[in-house]
Amino acid sequence: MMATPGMAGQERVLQLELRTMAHAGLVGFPNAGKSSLLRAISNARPAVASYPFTTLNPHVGIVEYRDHEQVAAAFFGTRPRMVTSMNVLMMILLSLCAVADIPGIIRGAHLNRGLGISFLRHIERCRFLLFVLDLSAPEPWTQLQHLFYELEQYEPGLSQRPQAIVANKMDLPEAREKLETLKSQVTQRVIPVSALTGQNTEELILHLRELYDGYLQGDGSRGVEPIRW
Ligand SMILES: Nc1nc2c(ncn2[C@@H]2O[C@H](COP(=O)(O)OP(=O)(O)OP(=O)(O)O)[C@@H](O)[C@H]2O)c(=O)[nH]1
Ligand SMILES: [Mg+2]
Repeated sequence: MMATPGMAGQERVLQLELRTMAHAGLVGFPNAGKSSLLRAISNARPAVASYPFTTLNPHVGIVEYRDHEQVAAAFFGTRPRMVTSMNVLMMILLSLCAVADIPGIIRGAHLNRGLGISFLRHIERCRFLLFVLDLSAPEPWTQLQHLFYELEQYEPGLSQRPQAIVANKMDLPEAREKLETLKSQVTQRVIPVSALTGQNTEELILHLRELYDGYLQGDGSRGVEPIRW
């Protein structure tokens, strides 16, 4: 064994910042129903309450897709005799889409109002965005303009990520009245849901899959590390 003379050590102070990474980010004003929605479509159980800023830290939920048909066709169609119990297990090919419930964004968030900067940082890490609007609010479409403004002020182009609008609280009569006006004001796909009753969450889950597949196949995943869960 050989020993060499030691050298002086190095000291460094590092400031580490944790940013939540997910495929999809739920972006909306406080009370829009983001946590309720995450509970409705995933295994996550964030707290839900009728006051703003219930969520102060992001929660990530996993939406699982079982691509039975696609994989079963590959096994049964080509080599029927090779169907062992191991293969049966592998047929349940899981696609996992991580969805982050991000604390509410308010006007002036880019100036750090309501701790906005720390919340916007999490949005920055999401590959696609679901803008959650409370359709029972007086003018939900103005909420959307405010959200876009805050995202753009924080990082130009952030509001242009692949996206959809989730029109929440459709179980309420005042929400139903506003759906058509919202659709006429925007070009994005609008998915009406009720996170409370679970109404039409299937459409949201399916569209999420389209966004997810687009991310895997398209520019969204090029040059950046794929997210694995
Ligand atoms: N009627 C109705 N109420 C809903 C629906 N979704 C959420 N709510 C209610 O709206 C309130 C806020 O819901 P949350 O899920 O906590 O909202 P949030 O967007 O996570 O709020 P923050 O964490 O404060 O940003 C709660 O009282 C929910 O029960 C819905 O689809 N219909
Ligand atoms: Mg919440």
